[in-house]
Amino acid sequence: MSARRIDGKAAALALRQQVAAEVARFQGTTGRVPGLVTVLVGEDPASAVYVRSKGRATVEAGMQSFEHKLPADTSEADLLALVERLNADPTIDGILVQLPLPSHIDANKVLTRIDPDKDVDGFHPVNAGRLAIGLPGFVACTPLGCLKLLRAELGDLSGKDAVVIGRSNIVGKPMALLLLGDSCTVTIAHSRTRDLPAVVRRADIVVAAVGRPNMVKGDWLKPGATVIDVGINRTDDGLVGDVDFADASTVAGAITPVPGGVGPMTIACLIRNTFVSAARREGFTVNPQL
Ligand SMILES: Nc1nc2c(c(=O)[nH]1)N[C@@H](CN(C=O)c1ccc(C(=O)N[C@@H](CCC(=O)O)C(=O)O)cc1)CN2
Ligand SMILES: [Mg+2]
Repeated sequence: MSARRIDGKAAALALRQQVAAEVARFQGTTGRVPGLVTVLVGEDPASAVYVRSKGRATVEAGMQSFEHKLPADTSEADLLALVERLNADPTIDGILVQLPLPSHIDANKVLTRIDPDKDVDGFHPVNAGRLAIGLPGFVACTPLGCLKLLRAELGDLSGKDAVVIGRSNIVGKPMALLLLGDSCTVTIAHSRTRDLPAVVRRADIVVAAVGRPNMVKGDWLKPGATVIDVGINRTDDGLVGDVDFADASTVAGAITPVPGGVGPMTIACLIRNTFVSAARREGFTVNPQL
C-alpha cells in the first residue's frame, strides 16, 4: 500500500483564503481591520522565520500586523509590561509571544499575563480550561490544524481509536481533548508507555508529537491508519518528522509529510484565531466551518 499524502500546504492556503474573505466581510460591516501583534525575544533563527511568516500571512489575509523584536537580554518585568500595554490596546485582537523564550524568563508567567480573549495561541490556562470543559475559547494552533486535516481526510471521526504520542501542554494534551470532543476513543502515550508499538497499532488515527526523528515505524501502524506527524526535527539529513515517512507510507492509509504537513496549518490557524478574536469582540457572526 502507498499512503495518500495529506497536503497541509494546500489546506493551509485554502483556510487562509477563506479567512481573507471573512475579514473583507467583517471590515465592510464593522469598518475595522483585525490586528495581530507578534513578540519575538532574542535571535533564534527558526523563531525569526516563523514570526516573519506569521506577519506575512496576517497581511495577506487583510489584517494588520504589529511586530515587537526585543533583545535577548530583555528582562521578564519589561516583557510583562509590554504584554500589559498590548492587552489594553484596542487595535490589537491577538497577542502572540513566540516560544521558546530565553531561559531567564518564565514563559508560563508571560503567557498567563496575556488577556485570555486576545490569546490567539490558546496557551493561557483559561483557554486550556475552556477547551477541557467544552466552552468557546482559543485552541492552540498546531492541534487545531491537525484536527482540521483529520476532518478533511476522514469526515466524521466519531468512534475512531486515536493515539496521541506526546503529552505536552501545547500539542499532546489539547490534541487529545479535541479528538475526545469529536467522540474518538483517545489514548495519550508518552515516554513511560509500555509497548508503545502495540499501543499505536490499535489506532485508526495516530498523532505523533514527541520530537524524536523518525521514531514511528511502518510496523507500528494498523494498515490504513491516518497518521499526523507534528515533529519538526532538524537532522544531518535535513528536516524530518517523528514518523519514518517512507516506511510508514507502506502501511498507512494517509499521512502528513514534513515539511508541508502540519507546519503550514499552524500559521493558518493563527490567522483564523486572530480573525475569530476580532469577530467576537465586535459581535460579528463567525462561519462555523472556519
Ligand atoms: N507562540 C508560539 N510559539 C511556537 C509555536 C506556536 O504555535 N506558538 N509553534 C512552534 C513554531 N511554529 C510557530 O510558531 C511553527 C513551526 C513550524 C512551521 C512550519 O510551517 N514548518 C514548515 C517547515 C519550515 C522549516 O523549514 O522550518 C513545515 O512543517 O512545512 C510553522 C510554525 C514553536 N513555537
Ligand atoms: Mg511530550
